[in-house]
Amino acid sequence: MNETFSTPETPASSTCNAPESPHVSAVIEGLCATVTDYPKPGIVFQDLTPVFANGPALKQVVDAIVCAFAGKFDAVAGVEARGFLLAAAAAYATGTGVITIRKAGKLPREVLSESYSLEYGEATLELHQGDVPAGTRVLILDDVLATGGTLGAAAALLERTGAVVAGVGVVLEIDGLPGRDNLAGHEVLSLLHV
Ligand SMILES: O=P(O)(O)OC[C@H]1O[C@H](OP(=O)(O)OP(=O)(O)O)[C@H](O)[C@@H]1O
Ligand SMILES: Nc1ncnc2[nH]cnc12
Repeated sequence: MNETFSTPETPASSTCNAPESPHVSAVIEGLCATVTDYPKPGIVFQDLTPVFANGPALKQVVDAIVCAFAGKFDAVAGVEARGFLLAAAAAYATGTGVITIRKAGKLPREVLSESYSLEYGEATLELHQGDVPAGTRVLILDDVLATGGTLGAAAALLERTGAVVAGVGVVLEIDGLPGRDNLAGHEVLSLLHV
């Protein structure tokens, strides 16, 4: 296996076993800002930027996700743009690297592409071809799971490279949408359901 993705250091078990006080879901709920009719009428936008801006909250969120998947991944993938924040923090915390999954047209070398629909539009995600060694166990991170279009496309891209999707971690999941259906067969962790 490529050295880039070898031997992750998962957090110390003492960190993983630490009691959460207050519970991470309550921390997220207390900081998340809800904006109605953004970016389109009818959408209730879950703005997690206050969670990212709060040091203890960000640490608690990242620790909760990496502890849940401890020992199960060799690399972390972040989905542009908000997923990058979580992926970089999780990779740093565990000594792994970040796989960059970007919106169309942003990666300079040969790419694999997947188009998808999300709650308020359509988009295409891309991944550099040949950068992820076959068999690499990848934990995919993003802030929000809504319809699952985005994370489903990210998982499909990684699988097309021969990577194994070790799991999907999000800060917040919107219930009543088909997010889980689009991620069937994958372990999904959501720290807060709304
Ligand atoms: O489950 P879905 O319906 O696919 O929606 C979830 C996606 O939507 C948001 O990203 P967005 O495309 O708005 O991009 P951004 O992070 O660049 O704002 C969010 O960060 C997820 O990636
Ligand atoms: N309602 C929502 N809030 C924040 N991000 C989203 N991505 C897709 N739907 C979303």
